[in-house]
Parts: sequence; C-alpha cells; structure tokens
Amino acid sequence: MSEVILKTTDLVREYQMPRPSIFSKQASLRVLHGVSVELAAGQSLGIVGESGSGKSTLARAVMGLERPQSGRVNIAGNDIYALNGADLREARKGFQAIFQDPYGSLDPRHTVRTIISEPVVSLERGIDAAARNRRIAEVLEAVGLPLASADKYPHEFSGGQRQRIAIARALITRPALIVADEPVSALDVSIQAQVLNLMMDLQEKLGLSYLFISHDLGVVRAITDRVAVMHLGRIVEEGPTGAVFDNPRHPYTQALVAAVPKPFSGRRKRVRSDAPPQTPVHTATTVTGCAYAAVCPVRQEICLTQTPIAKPVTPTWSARCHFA
Ligand SMILES: Nc1ncnc2c1ncn2[C@@H]1O[C@H](COP(=O)(O)OP(=O)(O)OP(=O)(O)O)[C@@H](O)[C@H]1O
Repeated sequence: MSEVILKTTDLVREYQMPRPSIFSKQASLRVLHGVSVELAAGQSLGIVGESGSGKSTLARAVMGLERPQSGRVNIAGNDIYALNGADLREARKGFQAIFQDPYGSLDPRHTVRTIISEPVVSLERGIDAAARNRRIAEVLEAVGLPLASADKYPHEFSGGQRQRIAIARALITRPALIVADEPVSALDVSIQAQVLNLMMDLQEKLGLSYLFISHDLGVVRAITDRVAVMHLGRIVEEGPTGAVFDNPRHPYTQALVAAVPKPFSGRRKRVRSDAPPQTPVHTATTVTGCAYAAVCPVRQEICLTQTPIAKPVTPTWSARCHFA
C-alpha cells in the first residue's frame, strides 16, 4: 500500500441549534457520525451523497476550518487539530482547498496577483518578493493562464478562468493534497470538462492527491480512483470507483446510481491525444452525463453539449474525453 496522505478517524461533528425559547433545552444536530476515510498519496477519493449528507462538513473538518467534537484528521503524518503556531503553518502548506463558487471565492477588490499569493504570504512569512513572483508565474503557467493575468481583477475573467485562478491559488504553496468541494458544479458543462482535464493533468504532473466532493456521480467517476458514499453523516460504502458504481452493494448507493441518467453507465476511459479517431463522436458520453461532444473551434478541445450536434464530427483528439 502506498503512503497515506489523508486519514480521518471517527470524526464527529455537531452543530448547536438555536433554542426555540429560553426555557428549551439546547439541541444539537449531529452531522458527521464517526466518519473514517483514507486517501493514498497521488490518488483521488470521491465523496458522494445527497445534499445535506455532510460532504462539505467533512471537507471543512479536513481543512482544519471546523474542529470536530471528536475524532482525528491526519494529513501527511500530522494530526491537524493537535498543531498550532509555526507547526500548523508548516503543515498547512501541504493541503489547500478549491471551492464551488469561482465568483464568490475570489475577492473582487484584489488583483489576481494578490489573490494567488495570499496563501504564501500567510504561510511562508519569510518569502521575498522575487521568490513570490516566481511562484505566481509558475502556477499561472500550470493552470494555462497568461502571466499578464496577474495584474487583472476577477471580474475580467470567465467562470472557467476564475476556477483556474482558484486552482493556481491552491497550488502556490506546492501542496500534496487538494480538497476540492464541488469544484465544477457552478460551471457550464463544456467548461467543466476543461477544468476536470486540467485537474487530472496537474495530478499527473505534480503527484497531487484529491479529496473530491461532488453530488455529480459522472464527474466523480471521471476523476477519482476510489469513492466513499455518504448518507446522513455516515460512510455507507467505499471502494474503487468503477466497482462501487457498476456494482453498488448498499441500497443507498444503488438508489443514487439508479437516479443518474443513462449516459452515466459508460465506463471511464481516457482517449489519448495520439489515439486514432475510431469512435464516432456522436456516441460520446461525457463526464457530466451529457451525451454529445464537438470540437470547439477556438480552443481545439472537446466541448460537451446536452443537445445533439448537427452531424458527427471527427475531433482532433487534442484533448482527453470520456467515452462509452
Ligand atoms: N454551520 C452550520 N450550522 C448548523 N447546521 C449546519 C451548519 N453547516 C451545515 N449544517 C447542516 O449540516 C448538514 C450537512 O450539511 P453539508 O453542507 O455538510 O451537506 P452537503 O452534503 O455538503 O450538502 P450540499 O451537497 O447541499 O452542499 C445539513 O443539514 C446542514 O443544514
């Protein structure tokens, strides 16, 4: 077994509920009921489940943002809630987050340079301006944005570009683990595929590990090696993604999978750039459950659509896609 980058043990998280009256007893809502998950270095673990099942609460607990009432979060050998001060800052460089909303998560008053460099400024206090600028150039290049983007403001970018900025900010401390909470849910389906492909490329190049939270099983199938299914704050099933989705054992997983539209039943398969165009593109099943694909004339990448394209086209195979 390869090195474990993330291990949560019996996480319990409760929220205090408002008292209906001063005479009522304080009630609490238990959202995580002893959640234990494990992620091997360089791999991706998906967390799926209905809205309200506790996925984001788990993400916040892993990120050290909300202390659980009990249980432990261990990242790269560090017990996160046992650390503080310089030790915590050092450990924090090793894990970063990407959130759902590329509009809300970037401060509109700041330039991209300021936004991207914020994690190094707060976690690597001794870093000088030249080293910081080198890091900014490095991460902008990694996410496919021009260096000139650094001096622009978030409103000057599209949703997909903003999510690239969020990814650049997450990469700047050179983390090993990225917690991605619904990172593509707010994006157009065609842009979702580009961002997912970027995340997969970065994983290959940088050896990243992803804790990938999504309610979209198609997206999770595309990007994760293993998946844990959450129901009412408990993990009810965990295993290799293909096996869990193709042969779900828990009735809740069976219901989740059954609720997904047909194209989802396609298996994960990457088409490499040198692969011959042997599969007619109109049979394409996309990562997002769309059934049609066409090559974008601008980006020369496969774009995904929910409606049929006029006629089958032969893509240039300049991007990876997922086929039935
Ligand atoms: N700060 C909070 N105070 C009180 N209750 C909360 C708080 N945060 C979350 N909850 C409750 O915890 C439960 C789980 O919420 P959570 O956001 O983790 O679910 P989720 O699976 O991520 O849902 P979604 O997919 O809709 O984001 C919900 O019932 C939610 O109302």
